[in-house]
Amino acid sequence: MLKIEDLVVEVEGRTILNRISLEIPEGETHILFGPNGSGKSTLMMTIMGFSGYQVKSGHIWFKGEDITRMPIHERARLGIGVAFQRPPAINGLKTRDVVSLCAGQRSANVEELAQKANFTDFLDRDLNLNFSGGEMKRSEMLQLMAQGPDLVLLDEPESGVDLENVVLLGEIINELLGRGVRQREKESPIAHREKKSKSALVITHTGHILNYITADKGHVLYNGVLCCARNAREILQWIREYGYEECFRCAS
Ligand SMILES: Nc1ncnc2c1ncn2[C@@H]1O[C@H](COP(=O)(O)OP(=O)(O)OP(=O)(O)O)[C@@H](O)[C@H]1O
Repeated sequence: MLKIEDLVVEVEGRTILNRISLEIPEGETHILFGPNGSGKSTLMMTIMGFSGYQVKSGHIWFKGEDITRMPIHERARLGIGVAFQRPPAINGLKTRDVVSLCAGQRSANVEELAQKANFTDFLDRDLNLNFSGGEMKRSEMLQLMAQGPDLVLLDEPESGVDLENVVLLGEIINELLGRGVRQREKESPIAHREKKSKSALVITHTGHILNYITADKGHVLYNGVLCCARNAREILQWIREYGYEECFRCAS
């Protein structure tokens, strides 16, 4: 689904990502760990194609297509979606209208989706304006549900979310990835088996989200270099016990 080869990225003339190679097969969820400032958000922003993230060398492939120089809206149309760590507030733009825009040509029932995200009361408010941390995250999820991407990039989805809402968030993510309980109930067993799950790359600091989603693999990004790839829970345990520096030392 996603293949990154030898990617070097600069932001404002400074190399932030150095020779990143990463592959996320169809239907797999990968977790990205790393200390503050190691380049995790930069990697997501580069995959999505935001300006200011200059690819100096290397390639990003998505569904077999080289998207390294592709504009952001074409990447979204091709099936990549992102939930920001700190999404912007937009005065005068209603959440309902943004959710409809995210749906594009897909037929999406905004009210129905909002109910699933427990977000109906927010549809007529300006996007993210004075939303609490947890409300912003649900707003991001609702937009992704409307878009229905095949590759979901989630930047710290659980940060600022209370213990009850993190359960709902986990359910929403699973539904987005086609792994939800509700999803399974809706479909016949044959249809469910035949349907391919979506892929995801999830940044987490605390690892709480791992209690609600199934991770296929974890990666550690340290100083712009991917230094370890193995079971996500094992990585989390290592980081908790020994810290990132030791994790990097062991891997190298
Ligand atoms: N637009 C930008 N302009 C200048 N520097 C930037 C920009 N975006 C990122 N950086 C720098 O790149 C480095 C990596 O930032 P990034 O946000 O990718 O880290 P991160 O691993 O996501 O950190 P955190 O865990 O704190 O969110 C940081 O030193 C940051 O200051």
